[in-house]
Amino acid sequence: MHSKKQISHDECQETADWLMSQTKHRPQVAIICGSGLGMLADTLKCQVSFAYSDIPGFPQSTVQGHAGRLVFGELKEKTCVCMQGRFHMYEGHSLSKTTFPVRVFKLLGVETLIVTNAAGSLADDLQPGDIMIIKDHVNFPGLVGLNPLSGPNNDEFGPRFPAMSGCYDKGLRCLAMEIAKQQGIASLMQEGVYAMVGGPNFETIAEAKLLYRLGVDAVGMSTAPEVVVAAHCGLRVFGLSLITNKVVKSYEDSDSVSHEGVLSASQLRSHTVQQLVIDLIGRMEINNSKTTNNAV
Ligand SMILES: O=P(O)(O)O[C@@H]1C[C@H](O)[C@@H](CO)O1
Ligand code: HPA
Repeated sequence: MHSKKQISHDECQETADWLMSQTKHRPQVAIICGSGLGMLADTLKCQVSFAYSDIPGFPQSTVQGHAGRLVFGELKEKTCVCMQGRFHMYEGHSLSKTTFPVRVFKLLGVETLIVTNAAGSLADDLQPGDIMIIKDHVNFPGLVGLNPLSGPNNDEFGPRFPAMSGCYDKGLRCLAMEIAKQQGIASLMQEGVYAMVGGPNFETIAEAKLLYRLGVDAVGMSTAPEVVVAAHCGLRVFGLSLITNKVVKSYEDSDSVSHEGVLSASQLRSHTVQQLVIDLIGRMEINNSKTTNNAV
């Protein structure tokens, strides 16, 4: 199922070319929305949107809370493209497919990737409703060889052995914290380490204890492959985890987690996440000069 066949540069280019033939938007920033966080796309101005099923080469979203639409538009004078729905390894997509949109974004001229996700907290001081700025990640599937970069290296995108230290941009992390202070939401926010597990089941108590002892702050089932591929092709990355639940890590605790609970918790804070991301996009500097006019 997790075939090592890489999607070629040409296939990514075909999708990018198709999108560029359908819209005049030339995005500088791409946003991948986590579970229940897709409303951010609705705030884009001059929208042009595509159902994933209409985009050549795109996989389909199968998870509730992931609408399956790619939305182009303007936000705070930056041109953006927003994935309303991401692809997860547990849906049965190869990791190459899961991360395919990131390479398409690169070919569209995107400079900065913003990833958001819903996650369970392990850290004692992270509560449901808190927002964690991702400082670093532990890519558990990657550690055992389930890596989107496995297979022949695609030199047109990046090097065989990319460094991952510093893959979450420090400048953007500091800027996000500054904005959070100005918005009066700093008490909800802290930096932390996100761990990706394969899913789709939530963690056993023994697994939760293991993650806790390893120093993981929040756990989820996405993001790391996208960030690895983004770092490989030189995109600047910023990531946020919205904490939707506390991971059960005691046999005495009768709480239980569900996807419905994750979605309702993320909807409660989606507006706050949205405002933070909007202001971050407004304040971030973009080095490439591609902008769009007369968007279709
Ligand atoms: O796409 P994200 O990582 O936000 O989705 C999380 C992880 C699982 O897909 C799902 C569990 O409720 O939400
Ligand atoms: O507790 C969790 N575990 C894994 N993934 C998640 N996504 C939201 N909450 C969780």
